[in-house]
Amino acid sequence: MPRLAFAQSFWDGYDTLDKQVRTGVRKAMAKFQALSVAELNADKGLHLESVENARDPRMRTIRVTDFWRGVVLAPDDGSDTFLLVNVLPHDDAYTWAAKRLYSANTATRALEVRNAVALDELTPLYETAARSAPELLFDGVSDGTLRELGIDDQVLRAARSMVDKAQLEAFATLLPEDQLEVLQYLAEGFSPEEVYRDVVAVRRPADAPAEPVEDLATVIANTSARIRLVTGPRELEEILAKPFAAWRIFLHPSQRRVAYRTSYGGPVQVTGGPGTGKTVAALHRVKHLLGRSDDSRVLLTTYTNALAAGLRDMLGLLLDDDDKQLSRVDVTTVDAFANSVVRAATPQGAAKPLGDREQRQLWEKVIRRLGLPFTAQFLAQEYRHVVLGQDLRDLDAYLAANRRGRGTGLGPSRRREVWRGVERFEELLRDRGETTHLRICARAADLLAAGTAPYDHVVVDEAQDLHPAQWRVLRAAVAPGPDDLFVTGDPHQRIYDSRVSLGSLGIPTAGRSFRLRVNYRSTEEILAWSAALLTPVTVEALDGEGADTLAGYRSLLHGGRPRVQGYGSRHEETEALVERVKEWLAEGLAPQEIGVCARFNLSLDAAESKLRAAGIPVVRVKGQGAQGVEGVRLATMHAMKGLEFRAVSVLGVAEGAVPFAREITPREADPLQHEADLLRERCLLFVACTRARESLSVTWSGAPSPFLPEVG
Ligand SMILES: Nc1ncnc2c1ncn2[C@@H]1O[C@H](COP(=O)(O)OP(=O)(O)OP(=O)(O)O)[C@@H](O)[C@H]1O
Repeated sequence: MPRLAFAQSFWDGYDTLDKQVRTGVRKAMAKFQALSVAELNADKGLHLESVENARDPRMRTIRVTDFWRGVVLAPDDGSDTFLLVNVLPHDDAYTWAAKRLYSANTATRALEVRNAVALDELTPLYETAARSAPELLFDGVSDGTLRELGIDDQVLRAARSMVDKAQLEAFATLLPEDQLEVLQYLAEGFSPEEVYRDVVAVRRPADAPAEPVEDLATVIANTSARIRLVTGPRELEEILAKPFAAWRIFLHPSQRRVAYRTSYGGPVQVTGGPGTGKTVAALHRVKHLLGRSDDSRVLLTTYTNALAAGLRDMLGLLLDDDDKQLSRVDVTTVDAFANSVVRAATPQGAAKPLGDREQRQLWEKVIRRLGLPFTAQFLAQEYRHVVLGQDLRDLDAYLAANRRGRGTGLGPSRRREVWRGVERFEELLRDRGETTHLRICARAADLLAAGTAPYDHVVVDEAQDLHPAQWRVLRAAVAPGPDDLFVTGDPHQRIYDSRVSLGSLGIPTAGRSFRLRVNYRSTEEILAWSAALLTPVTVEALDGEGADTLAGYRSLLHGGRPRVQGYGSRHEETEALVERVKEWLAEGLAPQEIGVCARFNLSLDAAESKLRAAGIPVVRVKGQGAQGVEGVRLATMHAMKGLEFRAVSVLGVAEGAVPFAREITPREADPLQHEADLLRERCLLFVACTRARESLSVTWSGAPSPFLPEVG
């Protein structure tokens, strides 16, 4: 009996096929599992036939319905795996199939596909232009090196005609997948050795023979990043019946490498720009850890309750709703976990946490009562960054502390005054039966450290915004050792003012740091525009050691450029928003696939009433998610963290609002804090813009935000 496999190119369009076509696919595929090769060839209903003038002689079409055809790659070397690569309307299927050529990559040994016809047509045009170019994109890399990295004749010729990265991107959809990635890495300036390590070695099977002559079945088996082999009728039925989530099956080799490494000697750090699949990698790591033993317990944390709810759903999907495994994972936020630890230890009732605004008011009270020469903002920051950040418990510790990151010096007498304020602040909290989230964390870390660690593994998503007090909770939740912590985050998305040095918190990740570079969410156009927002600044690494960069960060998707536009008044801007949302709906987007965000809730109020007046359903996203409810999502930029939408409109990107003037410490008061505040606001805009998958619109009224690259 032949074997059956599905290529990612098939799944890309599967969810949009209508029911009748899907049923046709199911029936046709079932035949591949029931009939012999000879019977398949003879089957009248299936009508397996070759494609005239096909570049790849193995191309076949099959009948799915009267109007739809499947495109199948059939083995011609005696091997037995058939690969379904696409399902298209009749004529499109033939045109698509005729142009495609499948081949085994000589370096990675994986199956790749190219548009051979378009490459042949396009390359000579570029070659003509290249002859007069002063410099070519791959001048610095020899033919021999390119061949060692798997570049073959046709791709080499195309590569030699390219003058810049934009040209490489123009070829992107035509080139074979692994070879394209090699060229993209080289174009970003990575050395051939780095490219071999990051692109070739991670894919190439350990037991690959020296000579790359292998049958189609072997090559298909080598391509787990893009092809799914189906073993039996039940599996076939299952995968075709469920909505297909590609991230469950097709991991990028760099994701697979980090998620499924059998074991790590200690804490692991995975970084990567927005949409590079860090959350996906974290979920797969949880799956791997659960599969390694029958009784281990895992804590999976993220930043907000809404994100935790989303993670729980995704984990259910990934684990096929296996209740036994799911019962061994707690999915929550660090604050909620810390709260539960403290509550369990405080039967008389735990203190209630205060929000930022209430804390600020309390600091004002302390200043008034003690006549302290500081602002409430200064004391709140000093308390957060220095006292709680370094877990300072008494005056002596504070007097001896290194106030790294604070831009104003404080001599001993000033520090004594601050400490008086801290003591009074904590006293007031105690008297009122109140506390703060960070103080709850400090208490939870103490409690955990005094007992047996409750988890075998801790997996942390959205790690970039955690405060040292929160890291101490996580550190104490699992005993130090192999596979204790697996941490994913992006320091470019740091939107709360947290400064950490993971090593000094007992979470050393040196030698176990990995980076994801391929964005699966947004188009290259959205990515490039958003990344430019961060060009002027340097961002501190996730572990606090040195700087991080977005080098090599790229997308495989393409679309329209972001629309960036100013308006004369807020009224006009909101009117334009309504028109844009209507356009997106008319293009076929569901309301919940559209996100609208702004720096302030107040700006969203106006947008909400205008959208409602136009008859468009709207849902406000706050602490909790709103899964399953129909409506355009409205959220502040902060609440957009971790979410994604097919289309996003970022409103009110105006001077005074982004950055929000009130949130910026004056330069004279503290130059370092001033810079940190500006960076945080810049990253906030970056986070908001990188939530968009296909369409991004950025608007303002009055003067534009100084962060906007094209108009600022
Ligand atoms: N291997 C994959 N195949 C297909 N889709 C993927 C893959 N990995 C990630 N994705 C998709 O890309 C999008 C972004 O992934 P994810 O949320 O994991 O990224 P992230 O790095 O955590 O993003 P952010 O930092 O912006 O929150 C999601 O829609 C996810 O399903």
